[in-house]
Amino acid sequence: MSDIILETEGLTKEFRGFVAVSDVSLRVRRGAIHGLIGPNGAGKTTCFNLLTKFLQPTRGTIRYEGRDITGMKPAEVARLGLVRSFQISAVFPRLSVLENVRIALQRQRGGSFDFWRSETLLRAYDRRASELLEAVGLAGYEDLTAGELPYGRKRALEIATTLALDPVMMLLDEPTAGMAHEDVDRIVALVKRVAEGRTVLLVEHNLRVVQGLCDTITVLTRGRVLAEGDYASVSRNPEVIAAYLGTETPAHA
Ligand SMILES: Nc1ncnc2c1ncn2[C@@H]1O[C@H](COP(=O)(O)OP(=O)(O)OP(=O)(O)O)[C@@H](O)[C@H]1O
Repeated sequence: MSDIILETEGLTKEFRGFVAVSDVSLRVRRGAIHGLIGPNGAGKTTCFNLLTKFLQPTRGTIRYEGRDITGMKPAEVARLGLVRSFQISAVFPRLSVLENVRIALQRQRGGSFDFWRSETLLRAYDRRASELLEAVGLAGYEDLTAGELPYGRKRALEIATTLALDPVMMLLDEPTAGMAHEDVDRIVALVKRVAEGRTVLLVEHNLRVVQGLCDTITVLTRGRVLAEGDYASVSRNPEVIAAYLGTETPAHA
């Protein structure tokens, strides 16, 4: 098994002549938590959408587990274990927390109606759903409707529904966006926990989060890779500091 789980070569996305992602070659190590950061408009979201196949690249290739996935559809790559949080796992606000996870588990099995028929299967889903809720710190919230959850807990539920798909590699798009401090710390701890035994790539604005979580960080600016390395090295890089001036200085974030 190769040490590199996801690899892009010359990944490029143009929108009517505007180059949003330019010649990005990315290598994500198996088992790592890899951060993709950069100032506003750097191309992070576009890159993320290319990796999860929500956008088709103009040029370049994406290989996952040694396989060329460039031409695949989002559902196909999800089946291979490359799963984007919130991709298939939209939270249903009127259903209970437990039901949300149960539905995600049911989808993972590909069954649609079987669980209505089999008590045994239903109990198995409930058991697994409880384990997942426990894992994301939502034990005790099972019977609330998802819509009633505070924002930070809702993001935790989204992570639980993603975990229900048993991803090999998880892609998280700004998991702490819009959160209060206490929630941020909780999500950081959660991402660390769910990263055990899998690979995580996350797009993140909050540099404190990246510092606390990521083994490797790729910094994008204007669609290109500006720097790559651990937090200590990228945060000292003068080009990175210059790119962040006027927004945030990584070393002091
Ligand atoms: N569908 C699109 N059509 C045209 N331009 C686009 C489209 N999507 C993104 N862009 C442009 O591509 C550039 C990169 O955008 P992207 O959203 O990937 O950056 P980002 O790093 O995620 O930014 P932010 O941190 O602000 O979310 C921006 O200039 C944006 O305006």
